[in-house]
Amino acid sequence: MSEIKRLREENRHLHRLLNIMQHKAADNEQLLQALFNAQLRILSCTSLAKLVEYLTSEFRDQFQLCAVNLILLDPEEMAQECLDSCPNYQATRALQLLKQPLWLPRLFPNQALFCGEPDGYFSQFCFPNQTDIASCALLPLMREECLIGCLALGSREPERYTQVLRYDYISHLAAVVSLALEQCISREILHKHSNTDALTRVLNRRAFNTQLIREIKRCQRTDENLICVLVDIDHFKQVNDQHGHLTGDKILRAVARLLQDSLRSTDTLARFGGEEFAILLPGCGFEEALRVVEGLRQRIESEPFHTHQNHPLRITASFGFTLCEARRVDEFELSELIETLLQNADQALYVSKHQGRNQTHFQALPPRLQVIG
Ligand SMILES: Nc1nc2c(ncn2[C@@H]2O[C@H](COP(=O)(O)OP(=O)(O)OP(=O)(O)O)[C@@H](O)[C@H]2O)c(=O)[nH]1
Repeated sequence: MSEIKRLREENRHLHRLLNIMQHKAADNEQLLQALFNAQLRILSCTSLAKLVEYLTSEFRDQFQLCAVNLILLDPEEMAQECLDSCPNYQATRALQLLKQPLWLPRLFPNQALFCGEPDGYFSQFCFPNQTDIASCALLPLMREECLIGCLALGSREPERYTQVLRYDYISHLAAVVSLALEQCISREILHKHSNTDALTRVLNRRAFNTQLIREIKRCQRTDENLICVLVDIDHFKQVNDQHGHLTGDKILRAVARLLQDSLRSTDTLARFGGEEFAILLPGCGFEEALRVVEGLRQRIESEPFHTHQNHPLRITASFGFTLCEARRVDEFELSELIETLLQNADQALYVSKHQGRNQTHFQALPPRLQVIG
């Protein structure tokens, strides 16, 4: 072969190599761009449920993986609490919450990610019941140098993750996922705790006020009535005095649970003050409200409550309610309507207390003076 022919051949070969490398560079750029966009999506998730859903399905499909599983250390059950309070969250096998670290620290002895063929022992935890994983990347999720979990990426392609390549971009992904997890969990827990009564776990008065405004606006929009109820446990001071505060607290929790269990998911229950609860029943007329409220009163009256020492205890409660008719909402300023509703329910409750307790009374909103002519 002449020298020129050999050089031409070598030139063609180099061109082919250059072509392949250009394609690879273009693919890598696309992958990095997609990962960059995915990281922005991850950081913009506003709840743990949304983050889990995104990672374990949309992200998995977008990066042509056959599994994206998330294992989280959740010793204080904060992640569980976030998921439990999300009504649309569908439990998935792709998320595991561990109360104790168990096998997790052994998976990351140097806190470094693992890439390659899945190990049989760890596979059973990272990819339970998934036998088609040919290669995987197991990413340690870290916050403040503590291991908080693992993101397991599984592929059917044996070459997708190998021990010889470096995967700086997925280490970066792990850092972003860890940050997003921490943000979502702390934001949700903070929001929940600032709206929840610590003793009874129902909404607190602050959250009730927000919900009352929401319901009045909804009442105006949907042309449906709104019922506002106040409930006060009878002779509660005696319960505390005779059986102690632990019993008092136990009764408050039990009454809250009983009320919550008896209401529809669209109703609102809140602890309004010491031994007083407030309820909103949207879309209810007078007759239906009276039936519901009387039902609650009778349930409390017939419930077998127990003291802290487990002695049976009879508890009753007094009820007062008022009706906010949709057609009358516009007669009031919002703050005036809120005040009037609560005052009316309170006056009805006062009548129940002063006529002997363990009863229900109603007070309608006052008529408004009409300007004629
Ligand atoms: N155990 C416990 N007691 C509470 C709590 N909050 C308020 N209380 C008590 O609830 C009692 C309310 O007493 P009162 O307002 O006199 O009312 P009552 O004894 O229920 O009487 P009537 O409402 O008139 O039937 C007080 O003794 C408070 O100390 C709480 O979180 N836990």
